[in-house]
Amino acid sequence: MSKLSKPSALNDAKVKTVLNRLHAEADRQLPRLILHYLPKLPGLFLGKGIKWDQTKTEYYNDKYIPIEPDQGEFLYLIARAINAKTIIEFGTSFGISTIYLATAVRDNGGGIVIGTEILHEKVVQARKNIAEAGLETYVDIREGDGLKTLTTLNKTVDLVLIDGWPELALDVLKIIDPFIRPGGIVVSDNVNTFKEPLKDYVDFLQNPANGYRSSTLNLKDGTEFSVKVRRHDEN
Ligand SMILES: C[S@@+](CC[C@H](N)C(=O)[O-])C[C@H]1O[C@@H](n2cnc3c(N)ncnc32)[C@H](O)[C@@H]1O
Repeated sequence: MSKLSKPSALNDAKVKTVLNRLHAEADRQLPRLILHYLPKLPGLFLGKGIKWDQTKTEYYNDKYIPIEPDQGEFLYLIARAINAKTIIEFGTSFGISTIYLATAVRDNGGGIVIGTEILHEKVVQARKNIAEAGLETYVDIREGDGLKTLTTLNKTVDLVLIDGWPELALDVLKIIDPFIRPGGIVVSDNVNTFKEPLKDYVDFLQNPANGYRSSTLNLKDGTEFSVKVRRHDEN
């Protein structure tokens, strides 16, 4: 059964067809991913999360490791609720999350999803997938390291998805933070899975002194949902 066969907020057959294909391809990689993580699963079951080894990221070069459909629907609906026009995405991979976000931007009347992805092959494929969904007008994928590609932001940001390698999450957020408007939202994937490497990041968002109100939602394996409640330069 296709993942988006249940009623979906994305009222677009073309978009749903592409998403169904991409989610199915990602699901076919699951058995290999489970085998890869098998030795690390006890940590996950004990609530400690999985250790992240940033020297071994080549394993993920052909892996989708996408957000789940429920998270995609959630992102689409949030983006519609706050009328998001500018969305930043750290970690585009093959474009699954980008498609949910770009559909919302289009349905909001236009705007842009600025995605960033460090792997050239993924950027090429993501662009193809996004074009197949008919959404290329609403997407700017910046190829390269998000720590560099996102330094040229010059507009107010409504919504952010943080879904790249965990050890970079806080540095990337700090680049985007000055542009996030009050009422803007940051959604972050995998915060329970990668508890240790994301600790500083989650602590930052959950400390009200930093201008956010934030909570870990039981969506997939922990989705941090953070609302910016004031500008970064106010006390
Ligand atoms: C979990 S995947 C993203 C999945 C995607 N959001 C989706 O739902 O389909 C993380 C991606 O971040 C990319 N990435 C990791 N470090 C990065 C960096 N410094 N700059 C840009 N992309 C990066 C990886 O190559 C990988 O494709």
